[in-house]
Amino acid sequence: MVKIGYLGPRGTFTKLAVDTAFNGVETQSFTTIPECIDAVFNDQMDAGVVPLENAIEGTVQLTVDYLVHQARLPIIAEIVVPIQQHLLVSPDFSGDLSKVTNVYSHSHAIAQCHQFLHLHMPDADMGFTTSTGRAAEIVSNSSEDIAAIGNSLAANEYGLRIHTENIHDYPNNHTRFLVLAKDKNIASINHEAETEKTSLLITLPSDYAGALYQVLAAFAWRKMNLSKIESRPMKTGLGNYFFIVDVNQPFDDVLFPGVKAELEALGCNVTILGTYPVYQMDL
Ligand SMILES: O=C(O)C(=O)C[C@]1(C(=O)O)C=C[C@@H](O)C=C1
Repeated sequence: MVKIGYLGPRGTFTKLAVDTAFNGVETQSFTTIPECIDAVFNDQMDAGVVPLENAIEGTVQLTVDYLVHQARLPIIAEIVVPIQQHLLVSPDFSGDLSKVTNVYSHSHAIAQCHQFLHLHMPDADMGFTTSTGRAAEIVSNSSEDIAAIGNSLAANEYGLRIHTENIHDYPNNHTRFLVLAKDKNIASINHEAETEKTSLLITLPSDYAGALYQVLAAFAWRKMNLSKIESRPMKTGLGNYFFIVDVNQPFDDVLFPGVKAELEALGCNVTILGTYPVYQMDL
């Protein structure tokens, strides 16, 4: 059976994404994003699922950085999942929110609920955990007046009560998850793909006027539609960046080799991180 690693433990959004996307696979949880990616890199797992970007809080930088700097694995699919953040408490908790001394969650989940926390729990201390599932686990093991931010799966898995539903600050909340695997055909997703994308990693030769403009022009005159461009530090010194560019079309034998050759002629380095289907899930 195909083995899929995910950011765990039980009750994370990543597990929800895995359960929605795959049937008949063996799953294994990993405590951190790097551990999950390493498990695929070292062939312990056939594929790994990790969060990449949230509609409210943006990119999960640990995922991008680890993938680029530590363990280059092909992206074989993207899964987009609706995200509903709830405030979870122990079933014994009574009283109002002002009694809660600490709120635990993944930094991305806390960031999606800043306004709620600011308005309703200004005095509570925040505890950052490796995932929302881990936060729910901490609350389930404690007799203190503490809370977690997480989903309804976590409430079920850890026997918690949903104190307040939908505490994320903006509606239409979604997270993009990446499926990483060495073999593109390792696991099939039982849904219709919405679209196909290609992600490129581009480094510029040096800082000169119009460098990024020239890079973007190579896509523009070929009428290739970009859905995202993100810059991250190269970690080699201030001012050195790489770019991740998502193109809204699958890899082909004409346009992409053309872009690559044009960018390389400018002195850029171009790596294809993956060309993959995008699946939009309803929970
Ligand atoms: O902690 C989880 O439940 C995760 O799956 C991680 C994660 C993230 O890193 O963005 C995934 C989705 C939500 O946006 C919040 C947290």
